[in-house]
Amino acid sequence: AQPHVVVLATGGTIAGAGASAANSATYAAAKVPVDKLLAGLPELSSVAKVSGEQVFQIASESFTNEHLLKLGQRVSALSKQPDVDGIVITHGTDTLEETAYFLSLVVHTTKPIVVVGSMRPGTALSADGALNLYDAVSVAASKDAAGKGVLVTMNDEIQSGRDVSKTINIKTEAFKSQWGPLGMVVEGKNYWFRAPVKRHTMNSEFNIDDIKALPAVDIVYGYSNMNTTGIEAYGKAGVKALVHAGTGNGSVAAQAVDSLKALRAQGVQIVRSARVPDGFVLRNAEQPDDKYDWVVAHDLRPQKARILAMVALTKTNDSKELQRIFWEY
Ligand SMILES: NC(=O)C[C@H](N)C(=O)O
Repeated sequence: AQPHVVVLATGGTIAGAGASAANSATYAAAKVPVDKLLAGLPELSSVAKVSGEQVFQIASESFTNEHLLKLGQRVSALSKQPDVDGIVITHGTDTLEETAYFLSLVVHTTKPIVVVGSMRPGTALSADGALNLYDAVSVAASKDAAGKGVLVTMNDEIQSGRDVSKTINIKTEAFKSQWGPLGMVVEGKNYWFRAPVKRHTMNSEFNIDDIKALPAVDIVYGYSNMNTTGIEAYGKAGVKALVHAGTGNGSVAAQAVDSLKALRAQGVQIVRSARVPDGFVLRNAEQPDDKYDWVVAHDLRPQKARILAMVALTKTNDSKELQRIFWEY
């Protein structure tokens, strides 16, 4: 029998529509329902038995923690169904990397989960969504994609959901990881080159089935002449952790150091990340993290560090434990 793949649709440009075929950048996201998306791709029937579910119909910049939880619960429930072999999530590209990482941390399954989007709406010339979705379904239907964590298929590449980020907003070659893709998918066949070593899915200590809510974690951005109004406002608002998107190696302006130390003294966890696109933050380089009791984000970009901090805080508020989690996931 053919593998059964469920496509969970959440909106984004892959479900977008423009006024004319020339509108590659000017269009409305989250317009086309999942049934229509799937009906427009009859080629899928040779890859898998595909069923669609409309979970949300939103642009991904409007994803909230509630959306993450609801989507995670649905993915988890489907992954336990013996008649489901793989799951695809269609998603806007703006926060796709956050959702993919979240799912990789909290869904306990070895079944393939593939998150996919597009840079152009389906109505545009050279629309990229159809092939991206075809690739996603074929990866989700394949046995060799099992146990590799949550994957992202864009532009013929198979990326690790943990590592990948949107790196450009005007090209179809938008998703990159500094550590490289895991493989490529060409005409329905996967070609693998490496495998993730960080903990995910089956090997994660976190489980969506135990998570009822996510704590408030926000991000402040580092820049020259930085003021501390944002840090203080988040502190007053009762944030549980604050991610600092620092300059360079995660460096922190002198005035921001004082504000962040004050927040830590009130019990807020401080996660030191970097605003530069690549590289990673070393503990006690640039700032004395041991002395201040701060956590470093390793190679996670600020938006991914926020996801891991939220998930980790559902289990522990111990900064040493948080740091262990940031090294391992
Ligand atoms: N290319 C896209 O999907 C962008 C859109 N704003 C979204 O994330 O929903």
